[in-house]
Amino acid sequence: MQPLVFSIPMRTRFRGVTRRDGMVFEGPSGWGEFSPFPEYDDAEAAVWFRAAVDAATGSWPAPVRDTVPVNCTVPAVDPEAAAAIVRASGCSTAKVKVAEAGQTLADDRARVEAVREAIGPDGHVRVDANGGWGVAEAVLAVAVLHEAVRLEYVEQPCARVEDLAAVRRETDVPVAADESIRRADDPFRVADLEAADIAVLKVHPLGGVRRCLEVAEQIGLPVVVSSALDTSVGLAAGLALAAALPELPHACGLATTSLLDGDVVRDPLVAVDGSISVRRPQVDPEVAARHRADPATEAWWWSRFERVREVVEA
Ligand SMILES: O=C(O)CCC(=O)C1=CC=CC(O)[C@@H]1C(=O)O
Ligand SMILES: [Mg+2]
Repeated sequence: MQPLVFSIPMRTRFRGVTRRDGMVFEGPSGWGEFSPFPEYDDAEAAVWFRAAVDAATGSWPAPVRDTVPVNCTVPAVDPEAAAAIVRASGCSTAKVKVAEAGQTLADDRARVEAVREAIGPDGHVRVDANGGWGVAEAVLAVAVLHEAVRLEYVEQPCARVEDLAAVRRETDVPVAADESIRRADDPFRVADLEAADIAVLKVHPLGGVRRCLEVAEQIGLPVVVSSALDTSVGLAAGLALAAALPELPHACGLATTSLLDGDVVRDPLVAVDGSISVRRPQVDPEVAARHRADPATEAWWWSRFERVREVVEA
C-alpha cells in the first residue's frame, strides 16, 4: 500500500501540540511509522526514518512477556482534569507533566496532589519537567512535590546532562533521563556522568527496536520505554522493545493512544487494567482514511519524506 499521511487531533494540548501528524508505510515485515515532530531538522528526522524502515523491513527481538505495565500520562491540565484522566485510565502509575511554561510550582503541586488522591496511596506518581527547571529550581521543586505526594522519580528535571547529575546529587528522588538520551549525540553520557538512575528509551528517536535494545544493554540502567505520541503503529514498536527487555521494573509510557482522538488501526493498543497486551495491529485503510491529512499537510510530509530518505541513503 502507498504511504499514508495522517493528521489526528490531540484530546488535550500536549508539549504545545494540538494535532499529531505523520506517515505510515508498509513493508514485508509490517507497518512502520515516520512521525518526527515538525520542528526537528532532517538530520534528526533521519533517525526516526530508520526506525520506521526497520519496523517495515526488519525483525523484532523475541518477547519475554506478553503484557507490558503502563502509566497514564497527565498533561499540564488543572487538578480536576488530571484526576479524571487518572481515574479513566485504570493505571496504578501516573506520569504528570510539570514545569510547563506560564505555570507555577503551586500549579504543579495542586496537579500532583489531585493525581495522588485519584491513584490512591499504593499507586506510583512520577513527574516529567522536560528540562524546564534550572538546578536550584529543580532541587526545590522536587523536594516540594516529593514531600506532597511521594514521587517514584523525576524525569528530565533540567536540560543539560551536567545539571541532571547536579540535581541527582542533591535529592533522594531517582532521576530519569529522556531528552538527554534521545536527543543527545552520545546517549551514554548520562551513565558516564552518573546523571541518572533510570533511562527512558523511545524507539523512533533512537533508530529502532534493536538499536534501543543495544542501548538498553550498554547503558547499565533500568529502562522505561515510552512513546513519542505515536499511533498504534509506532506504539507497537515500543511495545516490542518493552516486551523484549530482560527486566522491566517500572511501568512504561506507552498508554498514549488515549491522548489522540483517533488512530490508523481498527483495534488500537489501549491499556486494560494498567497493562497493554503485546501485539502488532495493522493499518486499516478505511479507519486511516478518516484521519487523512489535508493536501497542504500531505505535500509537506511527502517533501520531508523524500528529503530525509536522501539523508538516510547518502
Ligand atoms: O512517557 C509517557 O507517559 C508518554 C510519552 C510522553 O510523555 C512524551 C512523548 C513525546 C514527547 C514528550 O514531550 C513526552 C516526554 O517528554 O516524555
Ligand atoms: Mg519525557
